[in-house]
Amino acid sequence: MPTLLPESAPITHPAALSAAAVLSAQAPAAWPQVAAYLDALFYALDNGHSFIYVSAEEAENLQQAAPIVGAAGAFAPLILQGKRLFLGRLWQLEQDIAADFWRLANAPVAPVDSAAAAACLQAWFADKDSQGQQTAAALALLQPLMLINGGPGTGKTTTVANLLALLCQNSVAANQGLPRIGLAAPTGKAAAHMAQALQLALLRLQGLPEATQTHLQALQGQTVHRLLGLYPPQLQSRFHARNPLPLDILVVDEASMLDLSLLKSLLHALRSGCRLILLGDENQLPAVGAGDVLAALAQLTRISSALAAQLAALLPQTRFDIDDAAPPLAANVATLTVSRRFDDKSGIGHLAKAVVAGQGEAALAAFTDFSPELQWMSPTQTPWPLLYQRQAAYWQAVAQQDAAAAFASLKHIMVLAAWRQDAAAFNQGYRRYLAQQGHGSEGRWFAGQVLMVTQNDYGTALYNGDIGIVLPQGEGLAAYFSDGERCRHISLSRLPEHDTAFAITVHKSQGSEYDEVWLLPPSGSEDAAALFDRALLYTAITRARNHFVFWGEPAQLQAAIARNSPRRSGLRLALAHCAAQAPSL
Ligand SMILES: Nc1ncnc2c1ncn2[C@@H]1O[C@H](COP(=O)(O)OP(=O)(O)OP(=O)(O)O)[C@@H](O)[C@H]1O
Repeated sequence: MPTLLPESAPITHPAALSAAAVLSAQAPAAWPQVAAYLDALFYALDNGHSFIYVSAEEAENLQQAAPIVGAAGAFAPLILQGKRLFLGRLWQLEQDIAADFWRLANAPVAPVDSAAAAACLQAWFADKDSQGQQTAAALALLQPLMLINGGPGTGKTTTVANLLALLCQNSVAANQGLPRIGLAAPTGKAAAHMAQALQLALLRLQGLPEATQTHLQALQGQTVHRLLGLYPPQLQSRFHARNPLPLDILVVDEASMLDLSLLKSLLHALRSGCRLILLGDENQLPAVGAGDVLAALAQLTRISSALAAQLAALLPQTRFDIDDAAPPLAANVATLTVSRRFDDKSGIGHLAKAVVAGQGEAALAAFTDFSPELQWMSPTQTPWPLLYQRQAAYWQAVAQQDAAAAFASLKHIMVLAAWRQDAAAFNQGYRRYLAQQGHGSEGRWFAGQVLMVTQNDYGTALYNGDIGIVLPQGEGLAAYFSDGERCRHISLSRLPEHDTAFAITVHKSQGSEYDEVWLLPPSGSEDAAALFDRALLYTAITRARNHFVFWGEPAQLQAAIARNSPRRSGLRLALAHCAAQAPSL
């Protein structure tokens, strides 16, 4: 129930209500000065922000609100830093993350055999379009922390495959054996996708010693949770500063999906000297939880004169602009811009670019210029018959009880919804239509039903986001799951929480790609529409390989492009603080 506090609006957020009860009792004198901000702070946190802005006058008043409000570095429930007001816990999280990034970035790395590395860099990134990848790999060879940032198909995985091969060669040549390498991603799907793409990229490398190829081909992807041994109910990491991960190199894909808590656990578990390579696309949706780690790290690459001298030995033909006063970690990022998937003739590429640039008119024009690759579907149009027709191969595989073929056909088309309730409504409607076509007119499950697991279940080794297909098994039905290579089935009674998933949310689609994507904008309240923004739209569009259909009005598309609300994060500030504290590092 809302609590009415003196001279402030009622507090409605459940966490703010609990905090209010404690703070008002423990610091009654200071409480009236902060009461008005608590709700805003917790609602901001729900939207992924680490702090709220206050005016200069408010900041002055809040400075008098000790012990509830403290300055940066104080141990207080709220931290005021200039005009930024943080929940103390969030402020500390970002400080810890910045300190760990700084520690990892400044650890010494094994020297590189420049001549051997230069020869590989030249041979493996031979064409003009690979120059950005080549620079990224060279920077990652010389530095222990690297973010390789770029849109779909820009070669992040290819760059990492070549880089890992180079690091292996370098380590073997220095008589240090093959390095211990970990591959992880926030979701199981993304981790499996990275491992597969990496294996393909490695196969293209000519002349790699067999031992190195075998070592790298054996790498498997896993979730960050599993890597850290974070199991419920405590979710305490098995690996941490005193028991670090036994790794020399860690690659983390889809880094945009890491929230602050998970990132902190991950960084804490890395010993100084372990190389960390983050892969991600800064334009994609940030994590579901608080934070936007890629926005904090992604920036223009800037190289000091000392680093440029080292680079010259690896890339003698390349000239770099030198900046000895660059912001922290500006040399630890490379942004790849040449997409091999979406070239100049690609409508999806044009549309994605227009969305990122906030160009609504150009986005609409792309639908005309690149039809039928890009298509509108009127929201009044009934989609079921068309979807059913598009899924013909899928339903044929289901009829033949061929699980592998059914999983392969699922990649042909996927319906994405901005919000979960829209996905649920779509699934219900499609289910009714399927019943008319003779699929599952009764019962909870039916052959061909697509499922998405919505909970981690360690007993069945099924994880939030895993996709299953219900198929006949013996006399009844079972749920099949694929790890990309093999299919396994489990009985329906053992299934953890799940939803029907002919349509899924854009959030859940991260890390996956489909030949054709249909996007449903939010159908409900203005609040829902307000959260349909540029990052969500971009993420949905770039899940499509060949065909994108917007099942809504042009005005909805334009409104989403105009909505760009980056998350407020103190991570850059915290990094600047680390750099200022240790200028000589
Ligand atoms: N330097 C290169 N030379 C030849 N082909 C390349 C090169 N870089 C990338 N490619 C090809 O482009 C495609 C996309 O590359 P890759 O998978 O490395 O990109 P990505 O950025 O990791 O994509 P995603 O974000 O979708 O995972 C692949 O088919 C890959 O073989």
